[in-house]
Amino acid sequence: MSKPQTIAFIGAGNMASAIIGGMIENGFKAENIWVSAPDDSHLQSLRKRFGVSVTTDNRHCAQQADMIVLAVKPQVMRQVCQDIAPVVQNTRPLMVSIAAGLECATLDNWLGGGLPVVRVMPNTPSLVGKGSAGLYATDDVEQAQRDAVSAIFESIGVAVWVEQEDLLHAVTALSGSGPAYFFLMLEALEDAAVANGLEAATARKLAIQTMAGAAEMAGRGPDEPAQLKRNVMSPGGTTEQAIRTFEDGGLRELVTKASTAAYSRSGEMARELAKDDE
Ligand SMILES: NC(=O)C1=CN([C@@H]2O[C@H](COP(=O)(O)OP(=O)(O)OC[C@H]3O[C@@H](n4cnc5c(N)ncnc54)[C@H](O)[C@@H]3O)[C@@H](O)[C@H]2O)C=CC1
Ligand SMILES: O=C(O)[C@@H]1CCC=N1
Repeated sequence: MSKPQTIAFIGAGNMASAIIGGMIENGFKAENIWVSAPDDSHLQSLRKRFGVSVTTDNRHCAQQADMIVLAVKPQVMRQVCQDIAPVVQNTRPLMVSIAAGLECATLDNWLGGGLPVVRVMPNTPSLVGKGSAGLYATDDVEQAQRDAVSAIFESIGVAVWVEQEDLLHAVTALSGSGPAYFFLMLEALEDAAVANGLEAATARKLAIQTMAGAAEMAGRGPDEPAQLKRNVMSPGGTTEQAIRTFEDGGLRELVTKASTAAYSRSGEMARELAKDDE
């Protein structure tokens, strides 16, 4: 693949914007990126922000591409795939789906069969170059195509390949949905600090920096999170009280329950969408 690849995004919502924004910030050329969606306001906003080419015609968008990123909601994916199937059966690009739950076999069937398919579970911090993505490729995907997908998702964060498709449910429950868990924590910490008398803006600034600082320390290692936590807990001090309150209140069990709910929903979506395929 010596010439720069043309990448087409079908769908122009939160995730497509996050990935495209991250790509442009990290050196991908806008002239090699096409985007389609029925919603012209989404398209115009992407065109203005990033300079990418846009169209409301999915087939026209698909026609341009060596790689097509399917970035629509799982529920509209069937219609989108069946619409572009005649084009992609002719041009045979690499198909990349970021939809939660939707399995490669189902997608491939909707696309007419026999195409190389990669599934990616990204997340919204891709927009700021701090994304986390789990990736899975079918046997039809060549190494150069895997490398091309890795290049995109590594340019906007961390990209990890899994060898079994089912593991993407676990990735979804961890990093796909995960940003929302941390935003919830941020909201709760800010509210608590305001109740303790801080200005909201001050509380938010401190809470965000605390979260970012803790993540940076955990990422750099070598200490385990448990040790890093102990380092903050002076015997008889304040942190001990807070951590005991979290543990006694069942925070770990609640986190397991919440993650399992996301994991189960991902599997359920895969089964529902596969049934839709019958
Ligand atoms: N939002 C997130 O944090 C994550 C989302 N995902 C997956 O990404 C996919 C997109 O999600 P979001 O970006 O959040 O959704 P969104 O609702 O923000 O964007 C969906 C986009 O699809 C477009 N669209 C609707 N019907 C279409 C059609 N027939 N043809 C072309 N485009 C069409 C809409 O105009 C919109 O631009 C979903 O499959 C979701 O499972 C994956 C990981 C994280
Ligand atoms: O909530 C969802 O279904 C999507 C997948 C992961 C994040 N958002």
